[in-house]
Amino acid sequence: MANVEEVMKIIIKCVDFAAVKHKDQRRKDAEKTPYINHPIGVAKILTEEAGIWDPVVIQAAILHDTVEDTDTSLDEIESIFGVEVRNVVAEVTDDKSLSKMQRKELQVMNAQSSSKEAKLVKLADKLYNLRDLKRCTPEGWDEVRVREYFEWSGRVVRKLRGTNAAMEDKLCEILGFTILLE
Ligand SMILES: Nc1nc2c(ncn2[C@@H]2O[C@H](COP(=O)(O)OP(=O)(O)O)[C@@H](OP(=O)(O)OP(=O)(O)O)[C@H]2O)c(=O)[nH]1
Repeated sequence: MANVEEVMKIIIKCVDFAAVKHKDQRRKDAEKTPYINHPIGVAKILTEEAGIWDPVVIQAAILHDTVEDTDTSLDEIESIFGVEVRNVVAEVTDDKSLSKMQRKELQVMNAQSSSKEAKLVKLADKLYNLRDLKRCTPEGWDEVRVREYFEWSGRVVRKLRGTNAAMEDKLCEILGFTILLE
């Protein structure tokens, strides 16, 4: 991608697209935070904390839940944002026709062989969600569900090691383990 203007334009287009797609969705916290805060926050972790400036990664982060959680198709993503963004979004999209257990296991199984771009989005997504879980417990979640989310995230994050030290260090701190020693 050539210049600042083009990058700015496509990133704003992405935020606008995701905001429209997620407009009726809320997070599961008691405050019912607008869902769009999550993909924007994931992109912010990548730029501010992980030092990632690849426009494809940032676009995929902003769009990462549009196919999984809204009526967006991968073809729609490709037609507007290109095939590279489509491919990363596809990699981070769970198949909602599968059971929750199958989806969770597939994330663990597929993490290591993902592209570098998808690994970056996955790390930032987990970091955001784990911080959110520490901030407040989603409505209807008990202690067991929170603990299981932490344990499962740990299994995914271990498979993503060697991708980005800054995010991995912060994830280790939250998860309470040292990735390199395990
Ligand atoms: N911590 C937290 N999570 C919330 C909140 N609101 C929505 N979520 C979403 O809930 C998902 C985690 O809940 P689970 O019970 O594990 O999964 P499920 O939604 O598929 O049933 C994450 O989805 P995901 O983006 O698909 O990520 P992933 O965990 O499947 O990778 C997360 O983004 C909230 O207030 N706090």
